[in-house]
Parts: sequence; structure tokens; C-alpha cells
Amino acid sequence: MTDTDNGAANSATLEIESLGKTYTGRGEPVEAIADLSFTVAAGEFVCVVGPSGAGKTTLLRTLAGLLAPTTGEVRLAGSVVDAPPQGMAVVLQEYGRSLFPWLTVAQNVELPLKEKHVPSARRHELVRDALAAVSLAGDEDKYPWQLSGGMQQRVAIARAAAYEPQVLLMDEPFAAVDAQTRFELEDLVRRLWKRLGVTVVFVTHDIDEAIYLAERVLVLSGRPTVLLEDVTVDLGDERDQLETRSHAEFARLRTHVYELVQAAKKGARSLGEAHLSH
Ligand SMILES: Nc1ncnc2c1ncn2[C@@H]1O[C@H](COP(=O)(O)OP(=O)(O)OP(=O)(O)O)[C@@H](O)[C@H]1O
Repeated sequence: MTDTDNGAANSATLEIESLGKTYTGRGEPVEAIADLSFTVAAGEFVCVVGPSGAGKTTLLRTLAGLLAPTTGEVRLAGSVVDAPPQGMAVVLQEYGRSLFPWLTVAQNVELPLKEKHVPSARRHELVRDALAAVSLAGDEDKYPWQLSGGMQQRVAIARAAAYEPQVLLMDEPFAAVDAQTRFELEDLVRRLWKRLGVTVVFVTHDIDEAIYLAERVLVLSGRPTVLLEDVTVDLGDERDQLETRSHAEFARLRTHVYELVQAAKKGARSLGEAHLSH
């Protein structure tokens, strides 16, 4: 596979249809997602932004099959998602909790491959390649607590990449790392996306990050969530931290998405209600 044929080998279209989620427990029911419908094409990179508490994590957990929708459904390659599907990998914000402290870096990356019954020789190859891709070759025998936060998150990304998922779901994966590391990890995820042809859904609070990474940015309203706008990011295939971010189109998109999120915070639930300045 070359760097340019992302998506070619991937049939993992994700369809979200009339999705609703209300939490019911001991207290008052909480309607997190009102009604969401959108499609993420196979091999596409989509970011999700919205106000705090909008239901972004709820959406991601539902896509991952970890949470059952109250209404509507999620389909992966045409099949309804009602449990964590094979071929899906999830990377969360809390890398500290997602790695097993008693396993080495290599063992952490290898574990899901064992569960997938990948033969031993192939496992070692995948682990080696994934660690090299995240610049951790040489650190395979270390334990997570011997690594910085950014390195631990690279291990979590390597683990997801080695698994060769069709779909990669990421929930605020870089929120807890410093700005410099964050830029490096963003570029790493873009490279992996291109190399693996994987379908990516990436939740972030950071509007600039969403625009830098994605081909489309889904802007959610406040809770109970509806889709405020599906914004196309026309910034080309090659992104560069300095060049792309200084592009006029980048600035235009940032202003637009920022205004949408501000409007969402004030309660806008449609583009008409958002009263954008342009
Ligand atoms: N298990 C639960 N039981 C009841 N309510 C919940 C539960 N999990 C989340 N919620 C509520 O659902 C709403 C959406 O939460 P969610 O974590 O999905 O939002 P979010 O957009 O990811 O937030 P943030 O940006 O702050 O991470 C919130 O009001 C939250 O309090």
C-alpha cells in the first residue's frame, strides 16, 4: 500500500441513523443525544467537536458498541453494531489507565493481537513495525511507568495501529500531553491514517486540531445533541503544522467552527439559530 491509496482496501463505512441516547439510572433520565444521522465513508477522517457535555463521548462509546443506543442504530459495513466489533480500535484520553502497568511496551501492544489469535511470528512483526512507526523502537522492554505521558500515548496509538483496525475511534487522545508533543502525535495519526487506510472518528475540544486533522468536522449542538453542521475541510491531503495552520482557508474554517461552537454553547440547535456573522 502506498501513502496515497488510503481507503482502497477498506470497506468500513460507518452509518449513524437517527441515533438517540438517554441515560436512565436511579436519578432523572439524562437525554445526551437527541437525534444524530451521518455517514463516515470508508477511509475518511472525521473530527467531532461541540460544547463540553454535548455528548461526544457518549457518541463515541455508542459507535464502539460499548453503549446501546436508546433509539436508532449504528452500522459498520452494513452490520448493526451491538457489541464491540472486530476491526475497531479505540484510543482514549487516559493513556495512564489504558496501558497495563505490569506489561512491557511490547507486551501491551501485542495483547490485542493475541486475543485476535494472530500467529506469533506475525505478532512480533506487527509489534515491531507499529513501535517503529511511533518512534519507540528500542523502548519495547520498558514499562509504561518508565515513559513520559506523550510516549505512553504513542504506545496506545501503536497498539491500535498494530491491530490493523478498519475503524479507529479516538476520544480526546491528546488532551493530556504538552502542545509540542500534541503536534507530533497529530502528524503521527495522519500518517497512520494514510498508511492503513483506516476510517477515523476523532473527538476533540480543540477546534484547530479538528481542522488540521480532518477531512470533515461535525459540529454538535449542546445536550441533547443534534448535528449543527457537517463542515468540509478543503485543505488538501498534505498537511504541515506551520504551513497548513497559516493558510487563509484554515483561518476561515477556524472562525466558522468557533462561531458555531459558541452558538451551540448559547443553545443554538440549528444553523438558522446560530446567526453566523458570514
Ligand atoms: N453514565 C451516565 N449516566 C448519566 N448521565 C451521563 C452518563 N454519562 C454521561 N452522562 C451525561 O450525558 C451528557 C453527555 O456526556 P458526554 O460525556 O458524552 O459529553 P462530552 O461531550 O463528551 O463532554 P466533554 O466534552 O466534557 O468530555 C452529560 O450531561 C453527562 O453528564
